Amino acid sequence: MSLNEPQPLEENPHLAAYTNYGSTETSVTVTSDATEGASRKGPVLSFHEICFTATVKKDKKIILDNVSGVFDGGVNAILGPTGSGKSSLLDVLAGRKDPRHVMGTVLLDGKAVPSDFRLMTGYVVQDDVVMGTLSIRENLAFSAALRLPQRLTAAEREKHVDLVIQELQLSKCADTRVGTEFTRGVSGGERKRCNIGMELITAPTILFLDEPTSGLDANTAGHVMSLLSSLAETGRTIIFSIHQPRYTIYRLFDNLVLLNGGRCAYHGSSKDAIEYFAKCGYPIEPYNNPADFFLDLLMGAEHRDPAFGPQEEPLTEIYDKSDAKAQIDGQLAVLWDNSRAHGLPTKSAEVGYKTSFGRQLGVVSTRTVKNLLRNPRTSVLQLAMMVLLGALVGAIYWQVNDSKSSGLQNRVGALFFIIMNLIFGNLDAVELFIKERAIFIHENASGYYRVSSYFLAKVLCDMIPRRTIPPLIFCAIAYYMIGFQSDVEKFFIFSLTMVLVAVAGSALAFFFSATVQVFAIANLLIALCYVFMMLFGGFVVNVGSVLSWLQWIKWLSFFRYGLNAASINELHGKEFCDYDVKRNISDCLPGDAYLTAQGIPFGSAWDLWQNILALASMAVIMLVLAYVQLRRLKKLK
Ligand SMILES: Nc1ncnc2c1ncn2[C@@H]1O[C@H](COP(=O)(O)OP(=O)(O)OP(=O)(O)O)[C@@H](O)[C@H]1O
Repeated sequence: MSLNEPQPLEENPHLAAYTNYGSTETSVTVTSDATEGASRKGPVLSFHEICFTATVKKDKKIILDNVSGVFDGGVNAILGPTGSGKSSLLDVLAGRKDPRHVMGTVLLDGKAVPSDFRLMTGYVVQDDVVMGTLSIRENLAFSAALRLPQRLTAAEREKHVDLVIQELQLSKCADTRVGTEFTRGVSGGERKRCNIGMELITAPTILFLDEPTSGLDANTAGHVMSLLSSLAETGRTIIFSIHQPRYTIYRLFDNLVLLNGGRCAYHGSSKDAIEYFAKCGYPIEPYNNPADFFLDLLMGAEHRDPAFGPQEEPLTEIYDKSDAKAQIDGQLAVLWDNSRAHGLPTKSAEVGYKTSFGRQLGVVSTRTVKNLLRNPRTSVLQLAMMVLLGALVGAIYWQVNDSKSSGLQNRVGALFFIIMNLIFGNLDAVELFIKERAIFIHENASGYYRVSSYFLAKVLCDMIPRRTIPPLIFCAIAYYMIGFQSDVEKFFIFSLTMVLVAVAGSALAFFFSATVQVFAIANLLIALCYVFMMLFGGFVVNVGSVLSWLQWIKWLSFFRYGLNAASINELHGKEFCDYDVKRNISDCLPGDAYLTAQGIPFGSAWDLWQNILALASMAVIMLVLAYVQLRRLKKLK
């Protein structure tokens, strides 16, 4: 196996693609890199004594045990039975594992990897992380808009996208939507190539792929692998984990790491592997697929050649003493010495995000709005439900009268019912961050955008069309059908209160959405919170009569603040009277008496506005907490 001479980072022609990205020649550099770089070899990635542990029930489990090797330009495969540590090794090399659990060193061209290595390389995850409502071109344009330097013009970015489409042979389906669970889109192979394209946009010279053929039929898997092989010929180092490739795929491999139980059982040229195992006493029988043979061997299913006597040592230990290992160790030593000469472990300067907060906010918002418009079922249904409920509550409480016997009760009942609808009607806000969690984690870890821009884009694009406008329509319908006080100022205060109730309820749902991974659990927790808030809202039970040590819950109740503000707005200064015709007298109950009985202060304007302020503050606090939770999400595995 030939090994490129290690070069300083800044002199390495492959990495010029990263460092020159912002220059005026960028597109030229990338174009030539992608299409004319057939004579180039990708950078060398070496890994030295890698150990990776995970904590399982307080015990440390060793997942990778002292694995070393060298991957250079070409197709590098990590092969092994299930659970052997393939994905773990790939993640360690790609800088996607929590460094606290990793020991050992990874070097790039014989130098410490830059601190932003993760953002400079491409990483294609096993599951789909493209947006199903967008076309392939739109998905690639999203990646280009966020991951290419901001100073590139729209035309230059488009050129990048076109190049990637051509390179991945996606021209025919470039304008077809990828497809969601509801709508059929492009084929599995095209979808996988779109995922690869999202990473190729930045012209990375190292591309990591976790099981790129999983879920694809044999033919499509073959196409994807030939594509990777041709990418390797244009000066890229392709590294991937793979489970059980067929022969047509195996023969594309240049370099192989065979893992078993977290240890290396072979590392070297894939062409030499058959001979290596034959020398160890395991000749492959004619017509067998080498990949199947190696896996059977690692699982202990292959029979040893009797001429070599019984097997005494595991394959991993045989490899440790082999010439193949000695050869790799020699290469590793050169790279290690080189890194020492350059002063290990100095890190290169941070690369950081390629685009500003504003650009990220705009691009993510545009995608979110497109998503909403192209998948309008939920938003249209929500709007229809709000109109229907508004009409229903209006019909039930139709033109309430001012009598003592029903006027007061109906008004308070209607207010409670409206608040309940607005809070429970926004329960679906809980899916905001759960639904796209995998995409968010991948995109954030790959340097597409800051957490803050994603959060703000999602919240704004959800809050305005879904949590503000439908409640306003609901309020307008219900207010006039019920016949609340016909006064513009009172209608304004009522609407403001109700919109804030809906926003605060949604903000709490966003918090759970950012905190809990499982939709059903998040749903349960949020429903529990809403029920408690409802109990302490002041309608179901007189809060003053509740056990004193439980009364603090009232301070957390959106229901209470909403109901207090709306009750003061509607009842303060109003009288509810029953007229006794026989005795010609009126029996009246002032609205203020009800407010006093409920312990709702109403004497000054502040008594009303403090409730509105409390609702707004709680919404802001919940949003801040949701943002903190999103930041705390584990981006590394
Ligand atoms: N964070 C973790 N916590 C606990 N166990 C882990 C963790 N990461 C990996 N493992 C365990 O380590 C072993 C190797 O996992 P890994 O995903 O790397 O294997 P793999 O070879 O890629 O398997 P597969 O082909 O099934 O995807 C498995 O037994 C897995 O359960």
